[in-house]
Amino acid sequence: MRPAAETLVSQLCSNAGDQASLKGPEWRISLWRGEFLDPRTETAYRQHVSSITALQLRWGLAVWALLLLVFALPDYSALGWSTDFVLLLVMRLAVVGCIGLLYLQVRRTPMHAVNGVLTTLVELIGLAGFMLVFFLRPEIVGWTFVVVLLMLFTLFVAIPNRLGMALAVALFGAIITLVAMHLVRPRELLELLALFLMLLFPVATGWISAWRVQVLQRQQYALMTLTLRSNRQLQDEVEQRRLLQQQLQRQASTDALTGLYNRHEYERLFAHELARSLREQRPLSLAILDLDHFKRVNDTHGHAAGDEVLRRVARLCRDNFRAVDIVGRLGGEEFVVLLPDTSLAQAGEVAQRVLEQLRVTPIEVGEAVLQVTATLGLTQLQPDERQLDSLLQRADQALYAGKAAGRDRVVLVQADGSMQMLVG
Ligand SMILES: Nc1nc2c(ncn2[C@@H]2O[C@H](COP(=O)(O)OP(=O)(O)OP(=O)(O)O)[C@@H](O)[C@H]2O)c(=O)[nH]1
Repeated sequence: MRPAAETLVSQLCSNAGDQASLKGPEWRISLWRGEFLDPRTETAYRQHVSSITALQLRWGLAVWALLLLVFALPDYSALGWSTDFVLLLVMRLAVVGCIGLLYLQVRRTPMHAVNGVLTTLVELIGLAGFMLVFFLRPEIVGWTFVVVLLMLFTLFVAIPNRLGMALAVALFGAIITLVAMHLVRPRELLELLALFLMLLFPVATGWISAWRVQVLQRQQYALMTLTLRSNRQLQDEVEQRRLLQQQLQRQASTDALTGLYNRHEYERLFAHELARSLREQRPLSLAILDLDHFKRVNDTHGHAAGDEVLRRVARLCRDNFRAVDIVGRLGGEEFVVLLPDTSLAQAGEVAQRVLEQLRVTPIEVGEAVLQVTATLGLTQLQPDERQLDSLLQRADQALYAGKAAGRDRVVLVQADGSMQMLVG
């Protein structure tokens, strides 16, 4: 079955999966019409090819109309200005008129070209009208017969049409040609049979040629559609993988509860900033923020409420430290912040601003509205320091001093251990 089409498709298919899917019910093709058996697939295909088919049909119609008009000249030279000539001319003009109307319809609605009904109608009118030539110019019956043979073949090839309809029109043309020739001059049965076989020849070759083209075009369409579908699937998969990878990266680098950097990630970022600060001899400060009496929140409102407070404070830190500052969760209710290009005094101002923001931001947890405060210990990198551990230790000492002194404050600690308390 359709070996040429299948060979082409198997050449085009790069893997067995494609070939298998092309054999699905969606893509099955009628053996004699050369169209998809599935009406939805056929409609989609016709829509896909409607504009190019309409263009081809318009060209075909234009050539047909031109030939009809041009052949009026030999009519005139043979018949002169006679009733027979006028009759033939009227027939030619009527058919040209029908062709013109079809041309306009197809230009307005390209789907008429693939639908084929109007085309078939005009072809029937054209063929029937052409039979007049047999009666009015019996002296060239042989030539007229040859022209009919060409027309029958052309029905399939030159004018894109639906195969079933083209076959019906061609058979109709073959039969009325026989009838007309018999009426012009009665013929023996054998002669009629021979003429009929001759008429069937262009019908059969035209049908086979058009069928092969139709099947090939549809197979290619099926292949293209499958390729587009698998491309889309592939794109979706790539997008899903990208999102998954992003999610995994986020999970690997952030703290699940607060969304702040986890220890592994902030240590990596801190190391990078430390190296940059030493290389460029820029100031670098570090802060530890610890919520005050957080245990009470848990004890009074429950652990879930405590979690919510941690999330809100984390967001507040993200919003109120600068974009260049690196905020991480040190553990429990403690956060650590690295402030690049920032002296201790500047870091103190930023920290105070954050504390102030915390004071004026009530945190709603269920029915309760909580007022949370925090204590911050801050220190600055010294020119001879190569590790952040000593900074963390100093900031921690400052933090504990702040807690001991009454909490809700910023404590700055110098390298020599001297401290300065900033109370809001
Ligand atoms: N809800 C919640 N609580 C946590 C989490 N991590 C630590 N905690 C709690 O945080 C509380 C910390 O308590 P403490 O170390 O005594 O500190 P504090 O109550 O804030 O008191 P000060 O720091 O001295 O002001 C403990 O009750 C921990 O259980 C967490 O992820 N979620």
